[in-house]
Amino acid sequence: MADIRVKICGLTRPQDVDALVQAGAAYAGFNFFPKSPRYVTPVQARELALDCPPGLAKVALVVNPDDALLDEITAIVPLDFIQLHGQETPERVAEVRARYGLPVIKAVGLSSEDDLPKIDAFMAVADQLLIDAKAPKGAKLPGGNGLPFDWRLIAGRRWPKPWLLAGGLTADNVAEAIAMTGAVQVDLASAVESAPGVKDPAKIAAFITAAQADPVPRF
Ligand SMILES: O=C(O)c1ccccc1N[C@@H]1O[C@H](COP(=O)(O)O)[C@@H](O)[C@H]1O
Repeated sequence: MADIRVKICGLTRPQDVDALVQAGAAYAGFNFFPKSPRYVTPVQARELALDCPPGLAKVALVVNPDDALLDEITAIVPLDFIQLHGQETPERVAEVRARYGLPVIKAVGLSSEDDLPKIDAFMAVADQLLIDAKAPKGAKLPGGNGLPFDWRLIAGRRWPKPWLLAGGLTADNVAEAIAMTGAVQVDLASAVESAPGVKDPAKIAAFITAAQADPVPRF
């Protein structure tokens, strides 16, 4: 079994936590972006986070949050990471890390080579990066759209900090995505749902099995 760490994002119900634990996920993501079908309030997230056992890291996904929102979340939700998934600057990433004393995962959206310098800019200040597909113009959500990017953009690249691969990952494509990019951590939201915002335990288990399957040797 390959040592691939899986983050499942957008949990909304207690049974979602159970499904992650059963399947062996490494991170559980709670989505605080109000326009998302996966949105939870801080009170809901607190209940879910309290159910997470040690070894399942709890991540707050926020989009361009102000301090008031982060104060509200961090006051009641026990967290291991803050995931910034908007247009935050490197300075804002550093500020959030310092103010809340939590490691920050910064999402960077890619659609072409022109986006690659952003990775280095954030690598200097974030604890981890989440390399995702850039949301198409006019998309309602800045992430969670189930769209992959061209993995060849990052094939063969190595960075000095941990990072997660995201964007349109499914049980059918995750092995190829890992083989092409060298990712050891993967993140997804939409492909493990039976409807937007409703996680499916069978899909979660199938995804994690596929992500952690030993790679087929290429001759
Ligand atoms: O999932 C959402 O609703 C969402 C909303 C706003 C910002 C980010 C969001 N999701 C993040 O995007 C990745 C990739 O999603 P998908 O697998 O392509 O659907 C997801 O894991 C979240 O980290």
